[in-house]
Amino acid sequence: MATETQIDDRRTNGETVLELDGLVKTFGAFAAIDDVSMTVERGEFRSIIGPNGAGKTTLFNLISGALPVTDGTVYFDGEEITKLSPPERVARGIGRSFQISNVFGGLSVRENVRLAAQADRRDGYNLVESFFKPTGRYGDINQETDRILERIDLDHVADEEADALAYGDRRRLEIGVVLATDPELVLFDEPTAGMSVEETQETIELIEEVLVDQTLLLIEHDIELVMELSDRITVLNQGEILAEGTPAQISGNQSVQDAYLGGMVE
Ligand SMILES: Nc1ncnc2c1ncn2[C@@H]1O[C@H](COP(=O)(O)OP(=O)(O)OP(=O)(O)O)[C@@H](O)[C@H]1O
Repeated sequence: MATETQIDDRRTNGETVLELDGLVKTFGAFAAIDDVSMTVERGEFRSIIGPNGAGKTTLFNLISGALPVTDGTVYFDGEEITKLSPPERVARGIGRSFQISNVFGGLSVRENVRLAAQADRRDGYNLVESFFKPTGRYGDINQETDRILERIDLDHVADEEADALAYGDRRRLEIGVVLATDPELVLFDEPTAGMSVEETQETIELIEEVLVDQTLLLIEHDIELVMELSDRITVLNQGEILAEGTPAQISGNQSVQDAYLGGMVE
């Protein structure tokens, strides 16, 4: 269960950072997302849960711009972004999840963080271009890199190759690379897929801790962890929002219990 302390760690201030208004996404005659409206506060840790096929990944694709909406509006930071391309949304501060590893194994830990910090998010985080960028910001970037290395607790292995890192340190580096791109909102679509229970717990806790100033949207199947760490939870079912609220409200919601949790959470 989420404790007050865990919720208070995050700096939400009641300001809306993301607003979805009447979103619809159809594939042929099938509505994968069917009139979804929701708001997310700046700094919030929001989890999206629901059975397989509920529309969770589709919803993320509409937020990131990977898929065009059939109907409805997406607002970010108070501005409409419904028609913006994915790179334009990255430029606004919507970070991509790291389902596919974002780390270059042959480069050092420091080089990985530095590259991400150097890749101006206004370019849509283009790593290749960032290699060849004019380097007037080097002073800033070096400081920023050091700050992030300390934050993810990898300063002692900064010069080791990413490929040589232990499993947990590799996860830290991946999260550090996300942080280095300075996103405002980060979408994590099952970042722990394929991990053991312990690895899952460590990874989600680390995301929560390192990205404490960011707004997080997480799709995650480990319900206990979701209940423990989220500020709020949105439950999707058949493309619609079935319920939304704090972990306590969601675990106490009878229709969520019936449709999804099925007694998984008391
Ligand atoms: N490109 C597509 N074309 C047709 N149908 C699609 C497409 N993408 C998703 N769907 C359908 O939309 C529904 C929602 O899929 P989505 O992947 O968003 O669900 P999900 O909640 O993320 O599921 P899971 O937990 O299994 O990842 C599913 O029935 C899926 O088959």
